Amino acid sequence: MININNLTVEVEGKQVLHDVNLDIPEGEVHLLLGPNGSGKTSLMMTITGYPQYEIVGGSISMMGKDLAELDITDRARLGIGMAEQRPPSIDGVKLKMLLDYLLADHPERRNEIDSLIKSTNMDSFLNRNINEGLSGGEIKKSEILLLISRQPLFAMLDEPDSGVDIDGLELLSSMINTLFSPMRDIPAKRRTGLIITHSNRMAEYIHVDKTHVMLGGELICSGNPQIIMNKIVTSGFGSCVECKRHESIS
Ligand SMILES: Nc1ncnc2c1ncn2[C@@H]1O[C@H](COP(=O)(O)OP(=O)(O)OP(=O)(O)O)[C@@H](O)[C@H]1O
Repeated sequence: MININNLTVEVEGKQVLHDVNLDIPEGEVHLLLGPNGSGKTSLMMTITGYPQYEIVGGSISMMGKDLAELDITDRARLGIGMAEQRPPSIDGVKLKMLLDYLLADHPERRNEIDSLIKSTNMDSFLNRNINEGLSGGEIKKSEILLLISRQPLFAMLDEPDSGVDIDGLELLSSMINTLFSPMRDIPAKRRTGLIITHSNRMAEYIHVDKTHVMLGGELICSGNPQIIMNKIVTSGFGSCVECKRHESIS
């Protein structure tokens, strides 16, 4: 579904990604870990198509289509969706307006979205400006609700668990599982996705196929989610550097 080859990216003249290679097959959900400032958000912003993230080497393709040929709007039309870490509030744009817009061509999704709004206690947000005055956890719920309404083929979540309390995490995880559950039109397939997180709690609630670790703008490790997370929890990201060195020696 997503193929990233030798990707190098600059923002404001600074190289933030170096020679990144990453494949996410259709129907798989991958986690992206890494210390603060390592380039995780930059990777998602580049895939989404924010123009300040300039591809200076390599390529990204989705379903065989080179994303360099598409601007941010065309990438959204192709099926790329992202729940941002800190989405902006938009004066005059209500959550209800966005949902109505997204569901206009998909009336069959309306019942599911209405019951999700009720079960997640989001009724009171509907007539407020998007993200304005919402708590950290409420913003995350609103972002994921919009993604579920849109149903992108490839969904990226940037730290969906940050600022979410323990009870809220269970609710949010059930929303994320709804997002990635088998697709209505192709029931055998899960939605494809990439999730940035700093905690091991996500993988407890959501089935993850593979984990990647980013350090200094490079993807330095990929593999079994549980093994990688255990290693980081016990020995920190330094263990990933050691692991990479060892692998390149052997
Ligand atoms: N628009 C920008 N202008 C200047 N520097 C930027 C910009 N976007 C990202 N950077 C820099 O790129 C580096 C990587 O940032 P990025 O947000 O991708 O890291 P991250 O791994 O997502 O961090 P965190 O875990 O803290 O969210 C940082 O040094 C950041 O300051």
